[in-house]
Amino acid sequence: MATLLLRLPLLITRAVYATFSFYMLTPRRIKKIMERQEVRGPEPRFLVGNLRDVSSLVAESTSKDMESICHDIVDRLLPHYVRWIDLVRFIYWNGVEHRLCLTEIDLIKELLSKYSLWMTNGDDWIHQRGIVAPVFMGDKLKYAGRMVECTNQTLQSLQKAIDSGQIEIEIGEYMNGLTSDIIFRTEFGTNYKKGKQIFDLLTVLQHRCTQTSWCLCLPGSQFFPTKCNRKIKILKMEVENLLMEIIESRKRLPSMDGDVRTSWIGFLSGRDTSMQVIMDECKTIFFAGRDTVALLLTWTVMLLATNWSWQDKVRAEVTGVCNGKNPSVHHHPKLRLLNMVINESLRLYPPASLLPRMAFEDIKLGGLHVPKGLSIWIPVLAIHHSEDLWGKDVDDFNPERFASKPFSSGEFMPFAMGPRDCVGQSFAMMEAKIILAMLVSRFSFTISDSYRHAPVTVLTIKPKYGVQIRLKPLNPCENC
Ligand code: HEM
Repeated sequence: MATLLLRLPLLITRAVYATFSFYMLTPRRIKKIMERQEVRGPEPRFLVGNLRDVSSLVAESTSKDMESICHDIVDRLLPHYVRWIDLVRFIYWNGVEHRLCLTEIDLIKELLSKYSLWMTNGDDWIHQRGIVAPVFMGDKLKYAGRMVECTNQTLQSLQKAIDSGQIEIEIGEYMNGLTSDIIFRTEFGTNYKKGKQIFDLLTVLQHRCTQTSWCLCLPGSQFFPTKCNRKIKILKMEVENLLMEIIESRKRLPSMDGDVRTSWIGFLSGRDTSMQVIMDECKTIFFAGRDTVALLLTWTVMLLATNWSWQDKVRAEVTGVCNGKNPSVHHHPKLRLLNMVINESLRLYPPASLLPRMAFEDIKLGGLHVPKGLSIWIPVLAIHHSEDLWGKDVDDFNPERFASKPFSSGEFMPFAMGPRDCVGQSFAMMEAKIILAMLVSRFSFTISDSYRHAPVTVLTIKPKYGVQIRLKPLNPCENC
Protein backbone atom coordinates (compact mmCIF):
# COMPACT_ATOMS: atom_id res chain seq x y z
CA MET A 1 0.00 0.00 0.00
CA ALA A 2 2.81 2.38 0.98
CA THR A 3 4.63 1.64 -2.28
CA LEU A 4 1.44 2.29 -4.20
CA LEU A 5 1.02 5.66 -2.48
CA LEU A 6 4.60 6.53 -3.31
CA ARG A 7 4.08 5.59 -6.97
CA LEU A 8 0.73 7.36 -7.26
CA PRO A 9 2.08 10.78 -8.42
CA LEU A 10 4.15 9.03 -11.08
CA LEU A 11 1.13 7.03 -12.31
CA ILE A 12 -1.04 10.17 -12.44
CA THR A 13 1.66 12.09 -14.34
CA ARG A 14 1.93 9.25 -16.84
CA ALA A 15 -1.86 9.10 -17.33
CA VAL A 16 -2.05 12.88 -17.83
CA TYR A 17 0.80 12.80 -20.32
CA ALA A 18 -0.78 9.87 -22.23
CA THR A 19 -4.08 11.75 -22.49
CA PHE A 20 -2.36 14.99 -23.51
CA SER A 21 -0.30 13.14 -26.07
CA PHE A 22 -3.38 11.35 -27.45
CA TYR A 23 -5.46 14.51 -27.83
CA MET A 24 -2.87 17.10 -28.65
CA LEU A 25 0.68 15.97 -29.40
CA THR A 26 0.06 13.01 -31.72
CA PRO A 27 -2.67 14.71 -33.81
CA ARG A 28 -0.50 17.83 -34.17
CA ARG A 29 2.55 15.80 -35.12
CA ILE A 30 0.60 13.84 -37.74
CA LYS A 31 -1.06 16.99 -39.10
CA LYS A 32 2.30 18.74 -39.46
CA ILE A 33 3.97 15.80 -41.19
CA MET A 34 1.09 15.47 -43.66
CA GLU A 35 0.82 19.20 -44.33
CA ARG A 36 4.52 19.32 -45.14
CA GLN A 37 3.69 16.76 -47.86
CA GLU A 38 0.75 18.86 -49.12
CA VAL A 39 -1.84 16.42 -47.75
CA ARG A 40 -4.63 18.48 -46.25
CA GLY A 41 -8.33 18.26 -45.61
CA PRO A 42 -11.27 19.96 -43.94
CA GLU A 43 -10.50 21.94 -40.79
CA PRO A 44 -11.17 19.75 -37.71
CA ARG A 45 -13.04 20.91 -34.61
CA PHE A 46 -11.68 20.24 -31.15
CA LEU A 47 -12.31 16.63 -30.08
CA VAL A 48 -15.05 15.91 -32.63
CA GLY A 49 -12.84 16.53 -35.67
CA ASN A 50 -14.99 16.22 -38.82
CA LEU A 51 -17.39 13.66 -37.37
CA ARG A 52 -20.36 16.02 -37.50
CA ASP A 53 -19.58 17.06 -41.10
CA VAL A 54 -19.46 13.42 -42.17
CA SER A 55 -22.58 12.34 -40.30
CA SER A 56 -24.67 15.27 -41.51
CA LEU A 57 -23.53 14.77 -45.13
CA VAL A 58 -24.43 11.07 -44.96
CA ALA A 59 -27.73 11.76 -43.19
CA GLU A 60 -28.69 14.20 -45.92
CA SER A 61 -27.62 12.07 -48.88
CA THR A 62 -29.44 8.99 -47.58
CA SER A 63 -32.55 10.79 -46.33
CA LYS A 64 -34.46 10.00 -49.53
CA ASP A 65 -34.76 6.95 -51.78
CA MET A 66 -33.01 7.09 -55.14
CA GLU A 67 -35.26 8.31 -57.93
CA SER A 68 -34.67 5.30 -60.15
CA ILE A 69 -32.86 1.97 -59.95
CA CYS A 70 -29.47 3.34 -60.95
CA HIS A 71 -26.12 2.27 -59.59
CA ASP A 72 -24.47 5.66 -59.25
CA ILE A 73 -24.26 5.36 -55.46
CA VAL A 74 -20.94 6.97 -54.50
CA ASP A 75 -22.44 10.44 -53.91
CA ARG A 76 -25.06 8.84 -51.73
CA LEU A 77 -22.87 6.56 -49.60
CA LEU A 78 -19.58 8.46 -49.50
CA PRO A 79 -20.67 12.13 -49.81
CA HIS A 80 -17.78 13.36 -47.67
CA TYR A 81 -15.36 11.59 -49.97
CA VAL A 82 -16.94 13.23 -53.03
CA ARG A 83 -16.73 16.64 -51.36
CA TRP A 84 -13.07 16.36 -50.40
CA ILE A 85 -11.63 14.20 -53.16
CA ASP A 86 -10.47 17.15 -55.25
CA LEU A 87 -7.49 16.95 -52.94
CA VAL A 88 -6.63 13.47 -54.42
CA ARG A 89 -5.28 12.40 -51.05
CA PHE A 90 -6.98 13.99 -48.13
CA ILE A 91 -7.05 13.65 -44.41
CA TYR A 92 -10.07 14.07 -42.18
CA TRP A 93 -10.63 13.56 -38.50
CA ASN A 94 -12.93 10.97 -37.04
CA GLY A 95 -12.99 12.50 -33.56
CA VAL A 96 -9.32 12.59 -32.64
CA GLU A 97 -8.46 9.74 -35.05
CA HIS A 98 -6.93 10.98 -38.31
CA ARG A 99 -7.93 9.17 -41.45
CA LEU A 100 -5.94 9.38 -44.63
CA CYS A 101 -8.05 8.69 -47.69
CA LEU A 102 -6.02 7.25 -50.56
CA THR A 103 -7.25 6.81 -54.12
CA GLU A 104 -4.04 6.33 -56.12
CA ILE A 105 -4.09 2.71 -57.30
CA ASP A 106 -0.29 2.32 -57.23
CA LEU A 107 -0.09 3.42 -53.61
CA ILE A 108 -3.05 1.25 -52.66
CA LYS A 109 -1.46 -1.80 -54.27
CA GLU A 110 1.79 -1.11 -52.47
CA LEU A 111 -0.01 -0.64 -49.16
CA LEU A 112 -2.11 -3.80 -49.41
CA SER A 113 0.53 -6.09 -50.85
CA LYS A 114 3.50 -4.96 -48.78
CA TYR A 115 1.99 -4.35 -45.39
CA SER A 116 -0.37 -6.58 -43.41
CA LEU A 117 -1.47 -3.66 -41.25
CA TRP A 118 -5.01 -3.86 -40.02
CA MET A 119 -6.83 -2.29 -37.17
CA THR A 120 -5.63 -5.04 -34.85
CA ASN A 121 -2.17 -5.88 -33.62
CA GLY A 122 0.04 -7.54 -36.25
CA ASP A 123 1.27 -10.47 -34.14
CA ASP A 124 -2.24 -11.45 -33.02
CA TRP A 125 -3.36 -11.42 -36.62
CA ILE A 126 -0.47 -13.58 -37.88
CA HIS A 127 -1.34 -16.12 -35.18
CA GLN A 128 -5.07 -16.07 -35.96
CA ARG A 129 -4.60 -16.20 -39.74
CA GLY A 130 -2.37 -19.24 -39.24
CA ILE A 131 -5.19 -20.94 -37.34
CA VAL A 132 -8.10 -19.97 -39.54
CA ALA A 133 -6.60 -20.24 -43.05
CA PRO A 134 -6.26 -24.09 -43.10
CA VAL A 135 -9.91 -24.36 -42.04
CA PHE A 136 -10.91 -23.13 -45.51
CA MET A 137 -8.79 -25.72 -47.30
CA GLY A 138 -11.24 -28.37 -46.01
CA ASP A 139 -13.37 -30.77 -47.97
CA LYS A 140 -14.79 -28.71 -50.86
CA LEU A 141 -17.04 -31.56 -52.03
CA LYS A 142 -18.58 -31.80 -48.59
CA TYR A 143 -19.03 -28.02 -48.32
CA ALA A 144 -20.67 -27.91 -51.75
CA GLY A 145 -22.99 -30.78 -50.78
CA ARG A 146 -24.13 -28.93 -47.67
CA MET A 147 -24.67 -25.74 -49.65
CA VAL A 148 -26.89 -27.61 -52.10
CA GLU A 149 -28.91 -29.19 -49.25
CA CYS A 150 -29.45 -25.84 -47.53
CA THR A 151 -30.35 -24.12 -50.81
CA ASN A 152 -32.88 -26.84 -51.62
CA GLN A 153 -34.60 -26.19 -48.30
CA THR A 154 -34.76 -22.45 -48.97
CA LEU A 155 -36.12 -23.00 -52.48
CA GLN A 156 -38.80 -25.23 -51.00
CA SER A 157 -39.73 -22.47 -48.54
CA LEU A 158 -39.97 -20.02 -51.43
CA GLN A 159 -42.21 -22.47 -53.31
CA LYS A 160 -44.41 -22.84 -50.23
CA ALA A 161 -44.70 -19.06 -49.90
CA ILE A 162 -45.85 -18.85 -53.52
CA ASP A 163 -48.25 -21.78 -53.10
CA SER A 164 -49.80 -20.05 -50.10
CA GLY A 165 -50.62 -17.06 -52.29
CA GLN A 166 -47.76 -14.75 -51.38
CA ILE A 167 -47.31 -12.46 -54.34
CA GLU A 168 -44.02 -10.83 -53.55
CA ILE A 169 -41.00 -12.01 -51.60
CA GLU A 170 -38.35 -10.00 -49.75
CA ILE A 171 -35.42 -12.04 -51.00
CA GLY A 172 -32.84 -10.55 -48.57
CA GLU A 173 -34.57 -12.25 -45.66
CA TYR A 174 -34.35 -15.65 -47.37
CA MET A 175 -30.71 -15.09 -48.35
CA ASN A 176 -29.83 -14.16 -44.77
CA GLY A 177 -31.49 -17.30 -43.45
CA LEU A 178 -29.78 -19.44 -46.09
CA THR A 179 -26.25 -18.10 -45.58
CA SER A 180 -26.69 -18.35 -41.79
CA ASP A 181 -27.70 -21.97 -42.17
CA ILE A 182 -24.73 -22.73 -44.46
CA ILE A 183 -22.18 -21.06 -42.20
CA PHE A 184 -23.65 -22.68 -39.14
CA ARG A 185 -23.68 -26.15 -40.61
CA THR A 186 -20.16 -25.78 -41.99
CA GLU A 187 -18.84 -24.30 -38.80
CA PHE A 188 -20.49 -26.71 -36.36
CA GLY A 189 -21.36 -29.70 -38.54
CA THR A 190 -24.99 -29.59 -37.56
CA ASN A 191 -28.11 -27.56 -38.01
CA TYR A 192 -28.33 -26.24 -34.52
CA LYS A 193 -31.25 -24.18 -33.23
CA LYS A 194 -28.89 -22.08 -31.13
CA GLY A 195 -27.43 -20.80 -34.40
CA LYS A 196 -30.44 -18.60 -35.00
CA GLN A 197 -30.20 -17.16 -31.50
CA ILE A 198 -26.52 -16.34 -32.08
CA PHE A 199 -27.17 -14.69 -35.43
CA ASP A 200 -30.03 -12.64 -34.01
CA LEU A 201 -27.81 -11.44 -31.18
CA LEU A 202 -24.97 -10.67 -33.60
CA THR A 203 -27.31 -8.65 -35.79
CA VAL A 204 -28.38 -6.50 -32.82
CA LEU A 205 -24.73 -6.22 -31.77
CA GLN A 206 -23.74 -5.04 -35.25
CA HIS A 207 -26.42 -2.31 -35.15
CA ARG A 208 -25.34 -1.17 -31.70
CA CYS A 209 -21.68 -1.01 -32.77
CA THR A 210 -22.62 1.07 -35.84
CA GLN A 211 -24.57 3.45 -33.61
CA THR A 212 -21.62 3.97 -31.27
CA SER A 213 -19.19 4.49 -34.16
CA TRP A 214 -20.99 7.75 -34.84
CA CYS A 215 -20.57 8.86 -31.23
CA LEU A 216 -17.57 10.82 -30.05
CA CYS A 217 -14.44 8.79 -30.62
CA LEU A 218 -12.83 9.59 -27.33
CA PRO A 219 -10.01 7.34 -26.21
CA GLY A 220 -11.43 4.61 -24.03
CA SER A 221 -15.00 5.78 -24.75
CA GLN A 222 -15.96 2.14 -25.23
CA PHE A 223 -15.33 1.67 -21.51
CA PHE A 224 -17.64 4.50 -20.40
CA PRO A 225 -20.65 2.98 -18.59
CA THR A 226 -23.15 4.43 -21.10
CA LYS A 227 -26.44 2.66 -21.79
CA CYS A 228 -25.25 1.66 -25.25
CA ASN A 229 -21.91 0.31 -23.99
CA ARG A 230 -23.63 -1.67 -21.25
CA LYS A 231 -25.99 -3.20 -23.80
CA ILE A 232 -23.05 -4.09 -26.07
CA LYS A 233 -21.24 -5.77 -23.16
CA ILE A 234 -24.32 -7.83 -22.26
CA LEU A 235 -24.86 -8.85 -25.89
CA LYS A 236 -21.22 -9.91 -26.25
CA MET A 237 -21.49 -12.02 -23.10
CA GLU A 238 -24.69 -13.68 -24.32
CA VAL A 239 -23.04 -14.54 -27.67
CA GLU A 240 -19.94 -15.90 -25.92
CA ASN A 241 -22.01 -18.02 -23.55
CA LEU A 242 -24.00 -19.54 -26.39
CA LEU A 243 -20.85 -20.22 -28.41
CA MET A 244 -19.15 -21.71 -25.39
CA GLU A 245 -22.09 -24.09 -24.84
CA ILE A 246 -21.96 -25.26 -28.45
CA ILE A 247 -18.18 -25.68 -28.56
CA GLU A 248 -18.18 -27.59 -25.27
CA SER A 249 -20.97 -29.90 -26.42
CA ARG A 250 -19.13 -30.52 -29.72
CA LYS A 251 -15.91 -31.28 -27.83
CA ARG A 252 -17.69 -33.69 -25.48
CA LEU A 253 -18.91 -35.92 -28.30
CA PRO A 254 -17.11 -39.27 -27.65
CA SER A 255 -16.22 -39.85 -31.30
CA MET A 256 -16.92 -37.04 -33.66
CA ASP A 257 -19.16 -38.17 -36.50
CA GLY A 258 -18.17 -37.31 -40.08
CA ASP A 259 -20.08 -34.06 -40.25
CA VAL A 260 -18.66 -32.75 -37.00
CA ARG A 261 -15.11 -33.90 -37.77
CA THR A 262 -15.08 -32.07 -41.10
CA SER A 263 -16.68 -28.97 -39.58
CA TRP A 264 -14.51 -26.00 -38.67
CA ILE A 265 -15.19 -26.54 -34.98
CA GLY A 266 -14.14 -30.18 -35.36
CA PHE A 267 -10.94 -28.99 -37.04
CA LEU A 268 -10.14 -26.30 -34.47
CA SER A 269 -11.01 -28.54 -31.51
CA GLY A 270 -8.64 -31.20 -32.84
CA ARG A 271 -5.71 -28.78 -32.60
CA ASP A 272 -4.01 -27.39 -29.58
CA THR A 273 -6.12 -24.26 -29.59
CA SER A 274 -7.48 -22.44 -26.54
CA MET A 275 -11.21 -21.98 -26.01
CA GLN A 276 -10.84 -18.21 -26.27
CA VAL A 277 -9.14 -18.45 -29.67
CA ILE A 278 -11.78 -20.88 -30.95
CA MET A 279 -14.50 -18.49 -29.80
CA ASP A 280 -12.79 -15.49 -31.41
CA GLU A 281 -12.47 -17.36 -34.70
CA CYS A 282 -16.12 -18.44 -34.59
CA LYS A 283 -17.21 -14.84 -34.13
CA THR A 284 -14.92 -13.57 -36.90
CA ILE A 285 -16.26 -16.14 -39.31
CA PHE A 286 -19.86 -15.39 -38.34
CA PHE A 287 -19.34 -11.67 -38.87
CA ALA A 288 -17.16 -11.91 -41.95
CA GLY A 289 -18.92 -14.74 -43.73
CA ARG A 290 -22.65 -14.36 -43.36
CA ASP A 291 -23.79 -10.83 -44.16
CA THR A 292 -21.26 -10.40 -46.94
CA VAL A 293 -22.51 -13.39 -48.93
CA ALA A 294 -26.18 -12.69 -48.13
CA LEU A 295 -25.75 -9.15 -49.45
CA LEU A 296 -23.87 -10.28 -52.53
CA LEU A 297 -26.78 -12.63 -53.31
CA THR A 298 -29.47 -10.04 -52.53
CA TRP A 299 -27.90 -7.37 -54.76
CA THR A 300 -27.28 -9.90 -57.53
CA VAL A 301 -30.92 -10.99 -57.45
CA MET A 302 -31.94 -7.30 -57.65
CA LEU A 303 -29.64 -6.82 -60.66
CA LEU A 304 -30.92 -9.94 -62.43
CA ALA A 305 -34.54 -9.04 -61.61
CA THR A 306 -34.05 -5.72 -63.39
CA ASN A 307 -31.92 -7.09 -66.28
CA TRP A 308 -33.95 -9.92 -67.74
CA SER A 309 -31.67 -10.56 -70.70
CA TRP A 310 -28.83 -11.41 -68.29
CA GLN A 311 -31.15 -13.52 -66.18
CA ASP A 312 -32.08 -15.51 -69.31
CA LYS A 313 -28.43 -15.84 -70.38
CA VAL A 314 -27.36 -17.11 -66.95
CA ARG A 315 -30.29 -19.54 -66.84
CA ALA A 316 -29.41 -20.89 -70.29
CA GLU A 317 -25.78 -21.34 -69.21
CA VAL A 318 -26.75 -23.18 -66.01
CA THR A 319 -29.12 -25.45 -67.96
CA GLY A 320 -26.38 -26.20 -70.51
CA VAL A 321 -23.66 -26.87 -67.94
CA CYS A 322 -25.59 -28.65 -65.18
CA ASN A 323 -28.01 -30.44 -67.47
CA GLY A 324 -30.83 -30.50 -64.92
CA LYS A 325 -28.58 -31.68 -62.06
CA ASN A 326 -27.62 -29.73 -58.95
CA PRO A 327 -24.45 -27.66 -59.51
CA SER A 328 -21.35 -29.58 -58.37
CA VAL A 329 -17.74 -28.42 -57.91
CA HIS A 330 -17.01 -29.73 -61.42
CA HIS A 331 -19.61 -27.42 -62.93
CA HIS A 332 -18.38 -24.24 -61.22
CA PRO A 333 -15.47 -23.36 -63.53
CA LYS A 334 -17.80 -23.73 -66.52
CA LEU A 335 -20.33 -21.20 -65.19
CA ARG A 336 -18.50 -18.31 -66.86
CA LEU A 337 -21.43 -15.93 -67.37
CA LEU A 338 -22.60 -16.45 -63.82
CA ASN A 339 -19.08 -15.64 -62.62
CA MET A 340 -19.12 -12.42 -64.67
CA VAL A 341 -22.50 -11.44 -63.19
CA ILE A 342 -21.26 -12.07 -59.64
CA ASN A 343 -18.14 -9.97 -60.30
CA GLU A 344 -20.21 -7.13 -61.72
CA SER A 345 -22.47 -7.26 -58.67
CA LEU A 346 -19.40 -7.16 -56.37
CA ARG A 347 -18.07 -4.19 -58.36
CA LEU A 348 -21.27 -2.15 -58.15
CA TYR A 349 -22.23 -3.10 -54.58
CA PRO A 350 -19.05 -4.29 -52.81
CA PRO A 351 -20.14 -5.48 -49.34
CA ALA A 352 -16.92 -4.03 -47.86
CA SER A 353 -17.08 -0.47 -49.21
CA LEU A 354 -14.08 0.80 -47.24
CA LEU A 355 -10.88 -0.96 -46.21
CA PRO A 356 -9.20 0.37 -43.09
CA ARG A 357 -5.51 0.00 -42.32
CA MET A 358 -3.45 1.34 -39.43
CA ALA A 359 0.18 2.46 -39.59
CA PHE A 360 1.62 0.85 -36.47
CA GLU A 361 4.98 2.31 -37.45
CA ASP A 362 6.23 4.98 -39.85
CA ILE A 363 5.93 3.65 -43.39
CA LYS A 364 6.75 4.86 -46.91
CA LEU A 365 4.25 4.60 -49.76
CA GLY A 366 5.77 5.74 -53.01
CA GLY A 367 7.23 9.07 -51.95
CA LEU A 368 4.66 9.55 -49.19
CA HIS A 369 5.72 9.31 -45.56
CA VAL A 370 2.86 7.85 -43.48
CA PRO A 371 3.55 8.47 -39.80
CA LYS A 372 2.83 5.95 -37.05
CA GLY A 373 -0.70 6.35 -35.67
CA LEU A 374 -2.34 7.45 -38.93
CA SER A 375 -5.13 5.24 -40.21
CA ILE A 376 -5.50 4.80 -43.96
CA TRP A 377 -8.90 4.28 -45.55
CA ILE A 378 -9.27 2.82 -49.02
CA PRO A 379 -12.61 3.76 -50.62
CA VAL A 380 -13.25 0.50 -52.49
CA LEU A 381 -16.72 1.67 -53.57
CA ALA A 382 -15.34 4.85 -55.16
CA ILE A 383 -12.55 2.92 -56.93
CA HIS A 384 -15.09 0.43 -58.31
CA HIS A 385 -17.13 3.39 -59.62
CA SER A 386 -14.23 5.41 -61.05
CA GLU A 387 -14.89 6.48 -64.64
CA ASP A 388 -11.14 6.80 -65.24
CA LEU A 389 -10.63 3.13 -64.43
CA TRP A 390 -13.82 1.56 -65.79
CA GLY A 391 -14.94 3.82 -68.62
CA LYS A 392 -18.04 5.87 -69.39
CA ASP A 393 -20.51 3.08 -68.59
CA VAL A 394 -19.03 2.72 -65.08
CA ASP A 395 -22.43 2.93 -63.35
CA ASP A 396 -24.20 0.51 -65.72
CA PHE A 397 -24.72 -3.16 -64.99
CA ASN A 398 -22.56 -4.67 -67.71
CA PRO A 399 -21.07 -8.07 -66.76
CA GLU A 400 -19.55 -8.23 -70.25
CA ARG A 401 -16.69 -6.02 -69.03
CA PHE A 402 -15.38 -9.01 -67.08
CA ALA A 403 -15.30 -11.14 -70.22
CA SER A 404 -12.92 -9.01 -72.23
CA LYS A 405 -10.69 -7.14 -69.81
CA PRO A 406 -8.63 -8.75 -67.06
CA PHE A 407 -8.92 -6.27 -64.20
CA SER A 408 -5.96 -5.91 -61.94
CA SER A 409 -6.65 -6.42 -58.27
CA GLY A 410 -5.99 -2.76 -57.48
CA GLU A 411 -9.00 -1.71 -59.56
CA PHE A 412 -11.25 -4.56 -58.49
CA MET A 413 -10.87 -5.65 -54.89
CA PRO A 414 -14.12 -6.75 -53.29
CA PHE A 415 -12.10 -9.27 -51.26
CA ALA A 416 -9.19 -6.84 -50.61
CA MET A 417 -5.76 -8.05 -51.75
CA GLY A 418 -2.35 -9.00 -50.41
CA PRO A 419 -1.59 -10.88 -47.19
CA ARG A 420 -4.70 -9.50 -45.48
CA ASP A 421 -7.22 -10.48 -48.16
CA CYS A 422 -10.37 -12.48 -47.52
CA VAL A 423 -9.60 -16.07 -46.46
CA GLY A 424 -13.17 -17.07 -47.25
CA GLN A 425 -13.08 -15.82 -50.87
CA SER A 426 -13.31 -19.15 -52.69
CA PHE A 427 -15.82 -20.45 -50.16
CA ALA A 428 -17.96 -17.32 -50.79
CA MET A 429 -17.72 -17.62 -54.58
CA MET A 430 -18.63 -21.31 -54.48
CA GLU A 431 -21.62 -20.54 -52.24
CA ALA A 432 -22.82 -17.67 -54.44
CA LYS A 433 -22.55 -19.77 -57.61
CA ILE A 434 -24.43 -22.73 -56.15
CA ILE A 435 -27.26 -20.62 -54.73
CA LEU A 436 -27.73 -18.43 -57.79
CA ALA A 437 -27.49 -21.36 -60.21
CA MET A 438 -30.17 -23.24 -58.27
CA LEU A 439 -32.37 -20.16 -57.90
CA VAL A 440 -32.39 -19.28 -61.63
CA SER A 441 -33.02 -22.92 -62.54
CA ARG A 442 -36.08 -23.11 -60.33
CA PHE A 443 -37.64 -19.64 -60.70
CA SER A 444 -37.77 -16.65 -62.99
CA PHE A 445 -38.11 -13.33 -61.20
CA THR A 446 -38.86 -9.67 -61.73
CA ILE A 447 -38.50 -6.71 -59.42
CA SER A 448 -41.69 -5.81 -57.58
CA ASP A 449 -43.34 -2.38 -57.95
CA SER A 450 -42.96 -1.94 -54.20
CA TYR A 451 -39.13 -2.08 -54.34
CA ARG A 452 -37.56 1.20 -53.21
CA HIS A 453 -33.96 1.66 -54.29
CA ALA A 454 -32.22 3.01 -51.21
CA PRO A 455 -28.74 1.60 -50.57
CA VAL A 456 -27.36 2.50 -47.15
CA THR A 457 -24.17 1.62 -45.31
CA VAL A 458 -24.52 -0.26 -42.03
CA LEU A 459 -20.95 -1.58 -41.94
CA THR A 460 -21.77 -3.22 -45.29
CA ILE A 461 -23.86 -1.84 -48.20
CA LYS A 462 -27.47 -2.85 -47.62
CA PRO A 463 -30.81 -2.22 -49.35
CA LYS A 464 -32.62 -0.08 -46.74
CA TYR A 465 -36.05 -1.69 -47.25
CA GLY A 466 -34.90 -5.05 -48.62
CA VAL A 467 -35.37 -6.32 -52.18
CA GLN A 468 -38.94 -7.29 -53.09
CA ILE A 469 -39.32 -9.58 -56.09
CA ARG A 470 -42.03 -11.56 -57.83
CA LEU A 471 -41.14 -15.20 -58.43
CA LYS A 472 -42.50 -17.54 -61.07
CA PRO A 473 -41.73 -21.28 -60.70
CA LEU A 474 -40.09 -23.02 -63.68
CA ASN A 475 -39.87 -26.78 -64.27
CA PRO A 476 -38.21 -28.38 -61.22
CA CYS A 477 -34.86 -30.13 -61.76
CA GLU A 478 -34.69 -33.90 -61.43
CA ASN A 479 -32.83 -33.97 -58.11
CA CYS A 480 -34.92 -31.36 -56.29
C1 HEM B 1 -19.05 -11.86 -50.81
C2 HEM B 1 -18.50 -12.32 -49.74
C3 HEM B 1 -17.32 -11.74 -49.04
C4 HEM B 1 -16.69 -10.54 -49.21
C5 HEM B 1 -17.03 -9.43 -50.20
C6 HEM B 1 -15.60 -10.50 -48.25
C7 HEM B 1 -14.71 -9.45 -48.14
C8 HEM B 1 -13.66 -9.43 -47.26
C9 HEM B 1 -12.69 -8.37 -47.18
C10 HEM B 1 -12.69 -7.12 -48.04
C11 HEM B 1 -11.81 -8.70 -46.21
C12 HEM B 1 -10.58 -7.91 -45.78
C13 HEM B 1 -10.98 -6.90 -44.76
C14 HEM B 1 -9.85 -5.93 -44.54
O1 HEM B 1 -8.74 -6.21 -44.92
O2 HEM B 1 -10.10 -4.87 -43.98
C15 HEM B 1 -12.24 -9.97 -45.65
C16 HEM B 1 -11.59 -10.63 -44.61
C17 HEM B 1 -12.03 -11.82 -44.08
N1 HEM B 1 -13.04 -12.61 -44.55
FE1 HEM B 1 -14.24 -12.18 -46.10
N2 HEM B 1 -15.60 -11.65 -47.52
C18 HEM B 1 -16.62 -12.45 -47.97
C19 HEM B 1 -16.97 -13.69 -47.51
C20 HEM B 1 -16.33 -14.37 -46.51
C21 HEM B 1 -16.70 -15.68 -46.02
C22 HEM B 1 -17.82 -16.55 -46.61
C23 HEM B 1 -15.89 -15.96 -44.98
C24 HEM B 1 -15.86 -17.18 -44.10
C25 HEM B 1 -16.70 -18.14 -44.13
C26 HEM B 1 -14.99 -14.84 -44.81
C27 HEM B 1 -14.02 -14.76 -43.85
C28 HEM B 1 -13.13 -13.72 -43.73
C29 HEM B 1 -12.14 -13.64 -42.68
C30 HEM B 1 -11.91 -14.67 -41.56
C31 HEM B 1 -11.44 -12.44 -42.91
C32 HEM B 1 -10.28 -11.89 -42.08
C33 HEM B 1 -8.99 -12.32 -42.75
C34 HEM B 1 -7.76 -11.79 -42.03
O3 HEM B 1 -7.88 -10.92 -41.20
O4 HEM B 1 -6.68 -12.28 -42.33
N3 HEM B 1 -15.29 -13.90 -45.75
N4 HEM B 1 -13.36 -10.40 -46.31
